[in-house]
Amino acid sequence: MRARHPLRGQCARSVPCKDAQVDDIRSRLRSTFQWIGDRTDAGFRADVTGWWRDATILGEIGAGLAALFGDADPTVVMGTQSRGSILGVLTALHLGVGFAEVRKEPSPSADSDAWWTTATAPDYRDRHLDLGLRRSRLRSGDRVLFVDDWIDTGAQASACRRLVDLSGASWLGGAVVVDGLGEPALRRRLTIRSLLHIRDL
Ligand SMILES: O=P(O)(O)OC[C@H]1O[C@H](OP(=O)(O)OP(=O)(O)O)[C@H](O)[C@@H]1O
Repeated sequence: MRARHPLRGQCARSVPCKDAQVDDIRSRLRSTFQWIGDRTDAGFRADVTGWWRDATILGEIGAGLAALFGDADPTVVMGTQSRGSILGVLTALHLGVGFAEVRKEPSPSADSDAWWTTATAPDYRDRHLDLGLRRSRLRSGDRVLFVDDWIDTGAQASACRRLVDLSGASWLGGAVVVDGLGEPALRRRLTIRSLLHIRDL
């Protein structure tokens, strides 16, 4: 078993996160979330900044996301900038593993700066983003847990899976806070598990 990380939260891997703790995290996530604007407005959007302002959520969200894949034993957590990086680092800290950062529109600085890159299908804002990961951040034997705050079209998560496939590492699945996927097939294909469904908000 991997050595216990000194900064792990209460729900360390060796002490599985209890259902009651996950229920408490879910309740806090709901109460600190807000929708901005009117549902009929073009500017209607989700505001998750209340999550970052809640010290209890910051302390426990990594454990809650890790608990979704409690039996998977990841060797690394992957996330996209920016919110996927915040949550990914918190999850990695809990698990006692490292974090592989996926950048949007990466710009390698030299020939020696080798990246895996792929373009997304249209995402929730209809963007085709280039996503990139420094090749040295994943090894072929890695077992990768993807983490994000939200999944909508699944375009960014699907692109991240392609980056994992390019590296030769293994994709375990995606632990997300909110599942807003419209396509159930994608949930199965990417092995997406969530703390909340969009209808909970
Ligand atoms: O399922 P999809 O349609 O691909 O969309 C989901 C992604 O979009 C959001 O990130 P965004 O690009 O808005 O960046 P942010 O994390 O900086 O808010 C969210 O954090 C996911 O990463």
